[in-house]
Amino acid sequence: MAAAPPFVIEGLGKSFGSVRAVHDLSFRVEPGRVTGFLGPNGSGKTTTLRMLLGLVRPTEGRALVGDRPYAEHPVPGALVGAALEATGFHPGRTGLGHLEVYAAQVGADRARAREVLGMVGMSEAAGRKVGGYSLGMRQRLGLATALLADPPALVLDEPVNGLDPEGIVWLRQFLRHLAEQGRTVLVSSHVLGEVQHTVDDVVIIKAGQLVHASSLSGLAELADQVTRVVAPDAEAFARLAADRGWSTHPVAGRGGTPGVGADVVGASAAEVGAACFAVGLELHQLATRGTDLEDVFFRLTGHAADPTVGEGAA
Ligand SMILES: Nc1ncnc2c1ncn2[C@@H]1O[C@H](COP(=O)(O)OP(=O)(O)OP(=O)(O)O)[C@@H](O)[C@H]1O
Repeated sequence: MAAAPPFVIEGLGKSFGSVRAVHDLSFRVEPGRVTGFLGPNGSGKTTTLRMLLGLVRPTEGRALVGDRPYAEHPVPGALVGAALEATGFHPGRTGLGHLEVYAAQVGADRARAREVLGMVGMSEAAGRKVGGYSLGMRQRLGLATALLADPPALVLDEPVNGLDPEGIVWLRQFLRHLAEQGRTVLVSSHVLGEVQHTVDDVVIIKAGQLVHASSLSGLAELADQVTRVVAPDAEAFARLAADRGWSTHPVAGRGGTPGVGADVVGASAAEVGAACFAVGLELHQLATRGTDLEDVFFRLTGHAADPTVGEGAA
């Protein structure tokens, strides 16, 4: 494998007529790490990735793979493996047939096509037509295609889309392994919760502009502590929370859970427990939920939280 290049985005911008999809965007993606490229739908992620891969010409700034734009590398396809959308497959080809066609384009052989199919756990579907694949299977095939040339850098647009929970865990471990091998791994998503356990670094954009770039732990520093409480006397707890100036979010009780739950933002379990004890308030649950990264993401991007994401309780 060749040395892994960083991705360097410098003052990048793209307008489509009057639509400014990306503007004055700068960030770096380092080798040996998985970087999440995050932003709500329509925030400019795909446009940025397409500029990085030389598929869209920037109207401002530049996107570099190492020291130069993608297209100026001698064999760019061998340097950066890309999976942009899981729809561009010929439905009549088999998974293996598809990979063999692309293997030829990046100088890989047929044995490598079988090998990458095995790497993404798809050996058994090798002879089936892609038209009959599920979205998750097409995602895996896209990843296998990106890996054909054993590239030191990878760009994956929304790779979690369509994966089942088992597939998400598998992808997490697979991307971690690729980064541990020293590769540069850039993964886009519109939901932080989808990639929160996968990424080392985050780059967050909104309306085509950077709103945050740091390690995941740097993002966690912006998050408030959250403590979950279930109190049978919800009114008394609400009075206490108001007295203490706590900000709370109601949480619907799970089947069989007595009382009414609330997430207290910005107070530790010890503080909440002591305050309840002091006023003789009975609690049925008191737990540290940790920091709520999804909440930080929504604060940064200004988008309403999706209640189905990152929330175990219904
Ligand atoms: N070819 C194009 N012509 C006109 N407008 C475009 C084109 N491509 C993208 N846009 C616009 O640019 C903006 C950014 O789109 P982009 O697809 O890059 O966002 P995204 O963050 O990838 O969104 P999603 O998460 O929904 O895929 C949107 O307003 C989109 O409508």
